Amino acid sequence: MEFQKTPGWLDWYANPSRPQFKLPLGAVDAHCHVFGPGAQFPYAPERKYTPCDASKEQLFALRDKLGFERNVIVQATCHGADNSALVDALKYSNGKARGVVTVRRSVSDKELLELHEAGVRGVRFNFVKRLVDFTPKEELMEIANRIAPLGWHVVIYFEAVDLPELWDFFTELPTTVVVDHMGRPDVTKPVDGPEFELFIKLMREHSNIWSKVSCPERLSVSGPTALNGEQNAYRDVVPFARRLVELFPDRVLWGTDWPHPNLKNHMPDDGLLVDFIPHIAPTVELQEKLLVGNPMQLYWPEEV
Ligand SMILES: O=C(O)/C=C(\C=C(/O)C(=O)O)C(=O)O
Repeated sequence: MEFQKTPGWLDWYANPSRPQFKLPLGAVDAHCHVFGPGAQFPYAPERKYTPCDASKEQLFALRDKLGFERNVIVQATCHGADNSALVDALKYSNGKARGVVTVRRSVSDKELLELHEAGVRGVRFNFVKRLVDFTPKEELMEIANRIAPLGWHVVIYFEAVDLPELWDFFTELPTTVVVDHMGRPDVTKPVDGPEFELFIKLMREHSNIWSKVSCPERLSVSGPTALNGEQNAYRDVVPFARRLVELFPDRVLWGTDWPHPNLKNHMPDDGLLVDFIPHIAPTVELQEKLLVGNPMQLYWPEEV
């Protein structure tokens, strides 16, 4: 079956630069995707966008070029609850990738066990309205209660404005909870303003809640251009990410978000994204936790 990419959506950056920042040994890209290829792994009929194909081979070539050792592959909404492309990539990775899947309440215990054996360690609940239709909270809580005994966690993706309404559900989840992209703060608002303070409160009051400090390219208004020689691309996102890294150094993760779905105006150079890291994690110790210790604890605890 032929799939046409959503018109206007950019392809991933064809030839990313080698980062100037040298990643620590064992670094983990804790948020990335594989898409299709559509001919082998068709996209979901209910999807809200159609991406360009982005294969496991291309993902792992990027891993090696940037200097990562491992990946956490996260199911994207364009594949719905068909995790076969993700599982195929996990099996191909020789244990160097873990997965976070999307499942429905109809998933069987046998299927969950098979996913676990393939390297899956979490489920993803997406609340971004442009990406998914509404799923009843009781269905999601039922899924969370079913995956908790496997030692899995729940990854959540939401808009900052929706946090108040989702607060009770998030704080009742029975597992570790990992927030994608800092809960998508509006970086034109003050980093110590009420909106981001609410997110800080969520993490401060709930030690089972972690955050990815990723996706400056999705959140930034200032964009990738360094200013006056400053190397600080996406400088308006730095205060938000750095605050989380410094306040919660043991509960933060970082990922490229390759192949960066749904970007229309600007496609980041993945090498530049890696060079963003020292601006938000300014010490070797913080970088080690962010890129190695924390993701290893969550995804490869048996090796820690
Ligand atoms: O890839 C991301 O993490 C961000 C996006 C897409 C998805 O998460 C998805 O389709 O599952 C987005 O903001 O459009």
